[in-house]
Amino acid sequence: MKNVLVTGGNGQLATCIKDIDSRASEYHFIYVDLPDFDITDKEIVNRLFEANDISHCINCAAYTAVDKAESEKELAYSVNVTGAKNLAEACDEHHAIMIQISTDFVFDGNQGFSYKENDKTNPLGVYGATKWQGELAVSQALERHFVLRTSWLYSEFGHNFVKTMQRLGAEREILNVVSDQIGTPTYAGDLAKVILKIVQEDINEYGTYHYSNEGVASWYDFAMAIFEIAEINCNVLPIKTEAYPTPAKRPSFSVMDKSKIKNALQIEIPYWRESLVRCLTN
Ligand SMILES: NC(=O)C1=CN([C@@H]2O[C@H](COP(=O)(O)OP(=O)(O)OC[C@H]3O[C@@H](n4cnc5c(N)ncnc54)[C@H](O)[C@@H]3O)[C@@H](O)[C@H]2O)C=CC1
Repeated sequence: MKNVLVTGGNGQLATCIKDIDSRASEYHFIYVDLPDFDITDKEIVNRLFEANDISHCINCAAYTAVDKAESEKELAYSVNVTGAKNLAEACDEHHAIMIQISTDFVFDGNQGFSYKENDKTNPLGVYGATKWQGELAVSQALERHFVLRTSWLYSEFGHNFVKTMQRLGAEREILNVVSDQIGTPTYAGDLAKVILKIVQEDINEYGTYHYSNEGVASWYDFAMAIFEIAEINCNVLPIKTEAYPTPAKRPSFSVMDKSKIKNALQIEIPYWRESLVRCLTN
């Protein structure tokens, strides 16, 4: 039996993995999270690796509050960089493979066409910058690693845009939603399946990969689709980013090219709207 460590075990993505981990019954999944297991504490990390024979570490733990990160730079750095580095070093020492989850926010959004894995990064905010430094820390500490960059994650679990829209849509008659930030929503359940596939099939083409659902949308398109599919009667009005100022700047176009992961894993990726229907009608 191989042990798979999942950090950030109570978060959205980890919960999606938990929801389907019985499909990989030859593995034993160990879920850890704050307050008992803090990835920034190197001693705690090392102790867990010494006590368990870990074959894979899926790092779903992260400081994910994009706007708050602007005023909590040190905390964001310690979780997204130091924490990721601690796990990568422990993986290296104990011959484990690490799957680090990262974000489209490593890009500035100015390219104007979909981003490939080797395209120039230039994060606009603290969150994106720390996630990028986290990627570097992992790749420098250990060879056998995957960095999976994803975008606009949502699911039945945790906090996400779909849940926020469902709540606000039920409370309000009109909702203003930004229409000039373009990306791709990603159902965390789809990403969880891909992560399990990497573990189960012992994929050894290490490196950085992009994974989101297929297609392109603005937050406005995404909100419209949520209301239509969930049959929520709320008028959505498109607004520009400058009408909704936030502490962190976000990329205006962060669609990612997924050819590399499709070829490496021989997978087809569902179109974002199909996955949204699956999530909302589950
Ligand atoms: N949510 C989104 O829209 C996107 C998320 N991502 C990335 O996907 C990954 C998973 O995100 P979600 O599951 O949505 O996040 P989440 O915020 O639901 O879960 C993060 C988890 O990390 C844990 N955590 C925070 N600090 C910790 C620490 N010091 N030690 C141990 N655990 C700690 C939290 O308790 C929480 O359970 C993250 O790496 C995130 O950066 C990437 C793109 C978009």
